[in-house]
Amino acid sequence: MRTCVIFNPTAKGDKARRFRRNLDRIGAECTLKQTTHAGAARTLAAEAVQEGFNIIVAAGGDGTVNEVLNGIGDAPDGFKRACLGVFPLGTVNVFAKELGLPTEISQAWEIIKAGQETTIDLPAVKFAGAGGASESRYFAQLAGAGLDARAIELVDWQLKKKLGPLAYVWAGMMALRGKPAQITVTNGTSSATGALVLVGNGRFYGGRYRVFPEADLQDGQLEVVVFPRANWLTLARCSGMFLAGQALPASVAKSFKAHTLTLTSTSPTPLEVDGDNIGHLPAVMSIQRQALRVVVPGKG
Ligand SMILES: Nc1ncnc2c1ncn2[C@@H]1O[C@H](COP(=O)(O)OP(=O)(O)OP(=O)(O)O)[C@@H](O)[C@H]1O
Repeated sequence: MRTCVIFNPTAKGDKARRFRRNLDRIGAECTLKQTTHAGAARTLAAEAVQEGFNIIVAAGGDGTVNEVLNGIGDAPDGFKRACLGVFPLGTVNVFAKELGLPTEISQAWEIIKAGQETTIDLPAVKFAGAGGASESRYFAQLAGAGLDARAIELVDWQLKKKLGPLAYVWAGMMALRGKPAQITVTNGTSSATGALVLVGNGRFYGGRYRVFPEADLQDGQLEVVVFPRANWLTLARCSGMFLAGQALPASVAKSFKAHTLTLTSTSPTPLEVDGDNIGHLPAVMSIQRQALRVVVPGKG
């Protein structure tokens, strides 16, 4: 196996600092490429596939995972030729939690070296990018439109360094002060309208919140949760239920599954994937069943 680790030196977690101390050791056992700017991980990952590496590891947070995933997809037959690995060094690391990966550096490295892999579903979204041109993006774990994407726009990077995940709670409170979006979502048979739409490939969102308790990374389906009203009281009530892994009552949110999903809005509405804003609605999401190879912990 030829492994290339793509490292985001600006990832905010403490783990990124510790990872830096281990760079020499890890660099001696694989090829290490460091990002120099936002978006660089995508180019480096595409190059690594072309250079013949067959495990491409995202060392960073969920934003870096998303860039590396899209870089693999940019290379011809990238998803057949290369397997995605994750070194969780970010603030929240939702995708790593979903895969059951440890955050401890040497344990994570042992898993990558063992190279045990599985295939999971691969979601993608077509949306209105900068300047309104149509763009598409793969995502690993989740997507959101409306309130959560607005909160991500409002996250203060200095505060995120100091407070970690709590910075998102603060940003969420700020986002709730704005005029709610009216997003309509349909999978062709079920539809719903709300101020906040969350879409999951896996179960977790924002950490260990099980927003999609029925999600299965290998079932070829996206999970959709639509909140008609997203106010502070509703979200506080829901967070307890998410932590307990309970399904939300229909009075609070409408949930359904989808192979393809269309999202439209009556006003300019931001869209995020894997925790980073990418553009605006309208958007169309789809999913390819078990099309993504990922490194996972071995059984037992
Ligand atoms: N060298 C770099 N300089 C500036 N920005 C970078 C660099 N490398 C990556 N980035 C950007 O940093 C952003 C955040 O990275 P990432 O998600 O990996 O870490 P994080 O924000 O600490 O983690 P989390 O997503 O878990 O909160 C990504 O959107 C990426 O584009």
